[in-house]
Formats: sequence, structure tokens, C-alpha cells
Amino acid sequence: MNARIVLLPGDGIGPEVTAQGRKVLEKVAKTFGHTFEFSTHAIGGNAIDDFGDPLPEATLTACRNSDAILLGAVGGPKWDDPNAKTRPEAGLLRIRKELGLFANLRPITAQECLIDASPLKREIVQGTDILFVRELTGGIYFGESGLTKNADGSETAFSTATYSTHEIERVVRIAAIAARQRSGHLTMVDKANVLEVSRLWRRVTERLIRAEFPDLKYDVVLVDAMAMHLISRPSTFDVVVTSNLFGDILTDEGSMLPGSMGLLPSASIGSSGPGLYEPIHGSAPDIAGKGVANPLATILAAAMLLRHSLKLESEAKAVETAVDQVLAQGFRTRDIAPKGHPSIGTEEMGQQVLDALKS
Ligand SMILES: NC(=O)c1ccc[n+]([C@@H]2O[C@H](COP(=O)([O-])OP(=O)(O)OC[C@H]3O[C@@H](n4cnc5c(N)ncnc54)[C@H](O)[C@@H]3O)[C@@H](O)[C@H]2O)c1
Ligand SMILES: CC(C)[C@H](C(=O)O)[C@@H](O)C(=O)O
Ligand SMILES: [Mg+2]
Repeated sequence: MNARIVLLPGDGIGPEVTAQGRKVLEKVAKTFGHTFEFSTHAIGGNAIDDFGDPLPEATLTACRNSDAILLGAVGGPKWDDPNAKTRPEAGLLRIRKELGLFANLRPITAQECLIDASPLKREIVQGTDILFVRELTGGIYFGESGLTKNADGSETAFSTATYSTHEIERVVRIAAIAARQRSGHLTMVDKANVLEVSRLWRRVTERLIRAEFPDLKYDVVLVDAMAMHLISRPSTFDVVVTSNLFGDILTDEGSMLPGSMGLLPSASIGSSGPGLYEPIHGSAPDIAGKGVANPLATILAAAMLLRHSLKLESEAKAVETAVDQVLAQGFRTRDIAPKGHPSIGTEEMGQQVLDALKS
């Protein structure tokens, strides 16, 4: 097949890890006889520096005209000034919103050979296979917000969480369909004991599941308790659906199950148009430019791109199998290397995956 893929390397370790993702996609094209046309565009802090805008028009147009997008990460201390007019993160939020990417799929699995890299006990982590479905274009990230100066010179700020029935239904439906294709268990995470917006999530979700997915095992967990259950009994969850902010926080916590942020990919999808694929981690300023970042999250995001946007299931599987094989052979970047175990750099890890990739 022919596909146009937009690369948005971004900031910090973003360019380092997307370079490996691109190489893997190029090898997939060569091995399986496809033509992937790549174009690279600016987003985030570097786009603010070069164009005064974290999401320049040319980037958005290229994304709209593509079949899929692979993004690295945005942000960094250089653009962290709280008084700045705009921030790198605003570019990422805007592209998600503009492209209607309301569902963010974040799989968390603990591969056997990595269990000892987890800071948690083996018997807890073993068997973990969760798909988080995070709502991505609503909630407190996009609600009304503001800042006022008080008479005494102090300030008051507010950020509101807003969700409509429609926004809840469409993301829950994606999660429920995924649960049906997996183990048939869906968990909804909210804070319905306190928040009105969560009570709407609860009513809408329960009604939808009863009407359209009565075959699923369905339960609800409050978000504070979920933070605990996620690391005390992770293997009891299958698909977890939740709002934007809760999903952001819980999945960073969940990355400690396999052992590193550098392992978790994500797919942001809407009802039509290109999907956006990215690691869940950020620009990691503490290790940027050192060549030590783990590229596997981005490579696994490239596999999700093949599966969801290009409908190339065998190719996606081939990439995932290559990653499994490299890990099983004992290759480790620094973030997942046990004490005393030799580690390899970003490029070498990418090369190992290329070498292991077979049709
Ligand atoms: N999607 C995105 O673009 C995205 C996501 C999260 C954070 N951010 C931004 O990134 C910047 C830094 O944020 P942060 O430090 O809180 O989070 P971060 O995810 O960048 O880093 C957290 C920790 O995880 C480590 N880490 C992350 N990715 C890794 C990888 N691939 N290999 C090895 N180690 C890895 C880092 O070294 C760091 O110690 C901020 O500006 C933030 O807004 C962007
Ligand atoms: C950088 C930030 C805007 C982003 C988010 O909060 O969605 C990030 O943390 C993520 O998880 O993709
Ligand atoms: Mg996050």
C-alpha cells in the first residue's frame, strides 16, 4: 500500500526516539512491499522558536492530509516560563482537538522478561495486560479557565471540567468494543462521590453498557482507589476507560508495571481521519541529547500506527514480535537495565529491532 506518514519529532528526546520509529517503518515498507512517504514538521518548543507558534499552520495542514502521524514529545525547561504567551504543550493539545482525536489507547502489558525491571514485586506485576482508554479532547484540559486579580493583589485561578453525554458515549463505546475483543471486562474510573461531571460519566456509561454491551463484565472504581489498585492488583483489570486528566495520571503510574515510561506507546484516534501515535512519555530533558532514551515506546507506537491507521495487522505484529525478541535476548536501555546489567543506547536498540524484524 501507499501511505503518507507525518513525523513530528518535537523536543528533547522526541527527535532521538522518532528517528528509530521512522527506521522501523522504513524497514516494514521494504520487507512487506509498501511505499511510505514521510514528511517531517515542527511542533512544540522548537516550533515556538522557529515560527512563534507551537502548532504552525503548515504542520496542521500536513497532518490533515496524511494517513497517520508519529509524534515524539514536546516541552522542556526552555519554554517553562509561567508568563510565556504560549507553551509547547498547547500545540499538542491543539492538534488532538483539531483532528478530533477523542480516544487515547494506552496499552500496559508486563512482558515476562521485563518483570524484574519493575519496581513492584514479580507476583503483583505478573499477568498484567491492561488497555487504558483515556478521553482526550474534553474535560478539565479544555474547559473554561481563567485568572483574576483580587483587590489585595493576590490572584484566583480556575479550570473547569466539562463533559457532554455525547463526548462520554463515544469514548466509552470505543472502550467497550475493545473489551469485547479482549477479556470482556470494562472498568470505568471516576470521582462520582464528589464531582458532578463524574456523576454524568457514571449515568451515561451505565446506561450505554446496559443497552449496547450487556455481555460485558462492567464495574466502576473511584480514581483515588484506582491509584492504589493499579499497583496492588493490576492483573485484575482488562479495559479501563476514564476522563482526560485521570487517564493522564494513571497511565504514568501504570508505566511502572512494565518498569519504564520508555516502554508505553499510545494511539490517539477519532471517528475518521489520520490517527496520532506517540509514546506516553515526555521530552525527558534530564536525558535529552545523551543517546540513552529508550526508543521502544515510539517503536511500539509505530506498530499501533500500522494496526489502527493503515490496517496492516501482520506488519504491526511483526514489529511487536521483533521488540519482544530483542528484550528476550537481554538487550536493555539504561531505564530497564537491572543493576550491573550492561545497557545499550537509543540507536543500538533501534538497530536491534531492525535486525529482528522479519515478515
Ligand atoms: N506527549 C508529550 O509530548 C509529553 C508527555 C509528557 C510530558 N511532556 C513534557 O515533557 C517535559 C518533561 O516532562 P517530565 O519530565 O515530567 O516527564 P517525562 O516523561 O519527559 O520524563 C519523566 C521521567 O521518565 C524518564 N523517561 C521518559 N521517557 C523516557 C525514555 N524514552 N527512556 C528513558 N527514560 C525516559 C525521564 O528521563 C524522566 O526521568 C515537560 O515539558 C512536559 O510537559 C510531553
Ligand atoms: C504534555 C501533556 C499536554 C500531555 C497530556 O497531559 O496529555 C502528556 O502528559 C501526555 O500524556 O500525552
Ligand atoms: Mg502524560
